[in-house]
Amino acid sequence: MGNLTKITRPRALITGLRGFTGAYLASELTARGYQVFGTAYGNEALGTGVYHVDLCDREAVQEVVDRVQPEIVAHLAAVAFVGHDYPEDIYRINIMGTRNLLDALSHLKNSPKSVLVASSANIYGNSTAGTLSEQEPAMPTNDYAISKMAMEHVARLWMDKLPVFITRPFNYVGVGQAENFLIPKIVSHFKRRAPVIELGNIDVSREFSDVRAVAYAYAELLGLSPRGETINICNGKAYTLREVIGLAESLTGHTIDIRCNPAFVRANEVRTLVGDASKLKSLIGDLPSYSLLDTLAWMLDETSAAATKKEQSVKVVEVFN
Ligand SMILES: C[C@H]1O[C@H](OP(=O)(O)OP(=O)(O)OC[C@H]2O[C@@H](n3cnc4c(=O)[nH]c(N)nc43)[C@H](O)[C@@H]2O)[C@@H](O)[C@@H](O)C1=O
Repeated sequence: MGNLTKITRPRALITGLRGFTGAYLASELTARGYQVFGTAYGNEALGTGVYHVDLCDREAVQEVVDRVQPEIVAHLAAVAFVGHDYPEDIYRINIMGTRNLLDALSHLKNSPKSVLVASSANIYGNSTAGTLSEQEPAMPTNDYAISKMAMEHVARLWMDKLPVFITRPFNYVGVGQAENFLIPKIVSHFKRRAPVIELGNIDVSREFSDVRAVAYAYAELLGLSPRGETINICNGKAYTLREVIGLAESLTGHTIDIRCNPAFVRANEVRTLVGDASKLKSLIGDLPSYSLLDTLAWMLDETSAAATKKEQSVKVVEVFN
């Protein structure tokens, strides 16, 4: 055998790799030739190339960033549930966690080429504009949205040092999302053919992208590195909660009785969220198209769900060998 040249693949760091979106993005980036590393927290399973890190621990964050030396970074780790009971977690993790990460990245000798910071469309709040473009002023109505708004401002402080861009995803769903979110809760009720579902605010509407389309968009944007930009991640088609239930009924042939449980009712509700995807399309073209019916069918189908989970059991690779 002649001399073997070791081929090194570009390294990607995903914070929140074991979260809902992390695994899908890891697959997209692996398919594009990246070695994927990530951070996880709490009870999340570790694995090769996954580091157990509290993003609020500045030194630990610096250590991981120094070890991985990423070329691209997707910052997904966050408290993502709007109804989370502990506001101090929301502010600490979403703001200080982001600050620690960006600060650590800014100390690298070789700066990353692209840094995605995931914010949220929830920051638009109850804007009176119908379809929301990035120009719409933020009107946050809850701690989660305020934390993400503040996080965006923090991220902008690093834009002269790092190629940071901000994404504002509207709601998106898929296999693996926790059951405290609306759609997985509905899906689990239909799977067990529950006669009744207790919901909170019923007169709301949301658009629901498929997590696989969002992961694709993130991977494309990371490749593009639109430094300094803020980009909606959305598809522009809103559904009322009753329409979502109607779709689940049509897919399963099961009907369900909707009841309101005050325990799930949120104060300061964001009533409607539907986004303008023009900027996203102008940057990366069309996303893979999944209708909400497709996504619900995928989530309702246990066989394919199990297969996807297996496929997703992250192809993260070890670099330190
Ligand atoms: C863009 C934004 O998107 C998501 O935030 P969310 O919209 O709060 O998502 P959700 O699935 O918790 O609620 C959807 C809607 O459904 C209403 N709703 C009624 N009854 C129940 C109910 O029983 N459970 C839940 N969870 N919601 C209910 C609830 O009040 C809300 O109006 C996150 O990914 C977030 O990280 C993010 O960034």
